[in-house]
Amino acid sequence: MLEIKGVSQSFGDHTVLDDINLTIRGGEIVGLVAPNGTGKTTLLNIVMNFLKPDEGKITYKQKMDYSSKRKEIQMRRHLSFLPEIDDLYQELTGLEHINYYGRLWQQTTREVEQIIERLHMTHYVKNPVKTYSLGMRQRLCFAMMLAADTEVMLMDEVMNGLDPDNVDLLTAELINLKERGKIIMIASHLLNNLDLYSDRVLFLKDGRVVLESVHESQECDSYIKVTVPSHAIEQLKTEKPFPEGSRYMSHRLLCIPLNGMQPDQVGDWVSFLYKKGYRDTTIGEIGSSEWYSELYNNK
Ligand SMILES: Nc1ncnc2c1ncn2[C@@H]1O[C@H](COP(=O)(O)OP(=O)(O)OP(=O)(O)O)[C@@H](O)[C@H]1O
Repeated sequence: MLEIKGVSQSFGDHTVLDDINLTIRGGEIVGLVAPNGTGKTTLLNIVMNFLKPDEGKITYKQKMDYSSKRKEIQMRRHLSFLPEIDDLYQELTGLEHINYYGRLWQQTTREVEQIIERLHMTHYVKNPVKTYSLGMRQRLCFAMMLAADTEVMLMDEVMNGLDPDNVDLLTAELINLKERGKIIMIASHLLNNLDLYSDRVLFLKDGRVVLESVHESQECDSYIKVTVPSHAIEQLKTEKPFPEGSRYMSHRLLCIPLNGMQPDQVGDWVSFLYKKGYRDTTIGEIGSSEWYSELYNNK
């Protein structure tokens, strides 16, 4: 269990993080979402102890923290951060990088060959990094993290520069890591992708977590979702009152909760909306991109 307890951080008079509290259990992926410059990287840097927070602390398995050099060394065995593309060594090969990370954390390079195959890197991994494209470098960074195989993994923009096939490839790897019990935090702007593997997505604003959207399948709320212009909402409501828990979101999305609805009632709603000319009905949870528009657009 990784715990972030009362973490606050300011730069000058700019409060970037304000009393952040978060507990993440094994087998959980937590997504961090916010516009540029809102504190996602700062939080990940504090979890790694690259930055000492003004207030608060990080603990792992309740007994490990960064309170002394000795404890920090112990803690570092369990945490790793997705390497940055800019930190790769141009003259070294991908294989040398992956082997280095494997040895550093696991004292072995046993799994390296499988990682290279799974990430489709065989044809380039023995060439120097200076010959790699952006997507090839990004896959290398991810492969290094897989070789480190730590219990806690932190990633900032893990899908950076990847084409759709490689996004799918890394998405499957992340789900696999989750099934193996890893604790994972990911800051990302690829919101639909984040919803595919995150158990929870946290939205930061003014230094605080303003929304936690839960994706664990049994607990999440599903809605009938349809785009309706604001001038038509009151008329619709008069004709068919919206059930409790309905939301009209900032980007004209009407969300009617399915909670407790019988199948024919769902059908009635869809056909009512269809007859009124609203034909883009979908059923599902409110996704991260929809929450993003609600929380940040024009606000
Ligand atoms: N060392 C620093 N000194 C001064 N200000 C900093 C420092 N590090 C970060 N900041 C400021 O803190 C704020 C949050 O930065 P951070 O990098 O955490 O944002 P982010 O949410 O990760 O952004 P992005 O989506 O662009 O990666 C920004 O306003 C940034 O300028």
